[in-house]
Amino acid sequence: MIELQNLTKSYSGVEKAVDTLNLTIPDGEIFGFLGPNGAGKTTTIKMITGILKPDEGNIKINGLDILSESLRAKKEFGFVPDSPNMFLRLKGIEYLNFMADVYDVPGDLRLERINLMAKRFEMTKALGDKIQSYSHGMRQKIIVMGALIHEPPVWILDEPMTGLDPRSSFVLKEMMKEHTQAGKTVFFSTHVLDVAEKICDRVAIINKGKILFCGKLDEMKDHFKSNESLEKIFLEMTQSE
Ligand SMILES: Nc1ncnc2c1ncn2[C@@H]1O[C@H](COP(=O)(O)OP(=O)(O)OP(=O)(O)O)[C@@H](O)[C@H]1O
Repeated sequence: MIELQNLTKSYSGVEKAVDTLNLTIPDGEIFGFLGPNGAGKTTTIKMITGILKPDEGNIKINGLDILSESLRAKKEFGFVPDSPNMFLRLKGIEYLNFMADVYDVPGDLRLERINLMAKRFEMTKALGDKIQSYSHGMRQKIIVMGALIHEPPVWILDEPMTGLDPRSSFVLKEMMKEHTQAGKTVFFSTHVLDVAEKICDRVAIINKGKILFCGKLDEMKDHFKSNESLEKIFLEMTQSE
């Protein structure tokens, strides 16, 4: 479960990148965080994961405050950032072992998890190669595997589908569904509205730091008295010029 209360952040002190944001994402839910470029999605995600400190507001992950109980709170989630270009000099397997060390995953368990995820993502052969030799999609997959190596109850994914081929994207979506069916939480940002429409239990649309809508897709259609696709409603809501 993720709880965000009155979350506010500005970079320059003038315009608010995130403005008094309130959201609760309960267990068992795939939650899509949608918004145009510069809406405030990554800023929100950086605050949830403890990378950025909010100017105001509170963040709890499974009841643990990200600022005052940060170590315990950080063990509760796995995070996939918006760019997978990290740890390029490590081999895939070295990166996964590093992440498993960080999260104290015992040897036999890590091996089992690495083998399973590598098989699902068709990464087994690539694990012995350096990450800098990987394609964008392969880098994305190794970062996802590293983020999930400790089987965190809460997944926080910033644009996770970017660069993934259709099969890998399908696998990740299946993994997200399995995770929430087991009563856990998935929070992800995306520009891919078709994906959001297909797999999210609820979505929030953010623009200029403020939530414009939060709810189920059916509720959105009722709210806007529209039978249009999510794409059409999204474009109308976020049109600014
Ligand atoms: N490091 C920074 N310094 C100053 N301003 C920033 C910084 N990072 C983001 N911003 C500003 O904060 C606002 C929100 O940006 P943010 O990256 O959170 O948006 P986003 O919804 O993730 O966008 P995108 O979909 O393009 O990734 C934008 O106006 C952006 O220019």
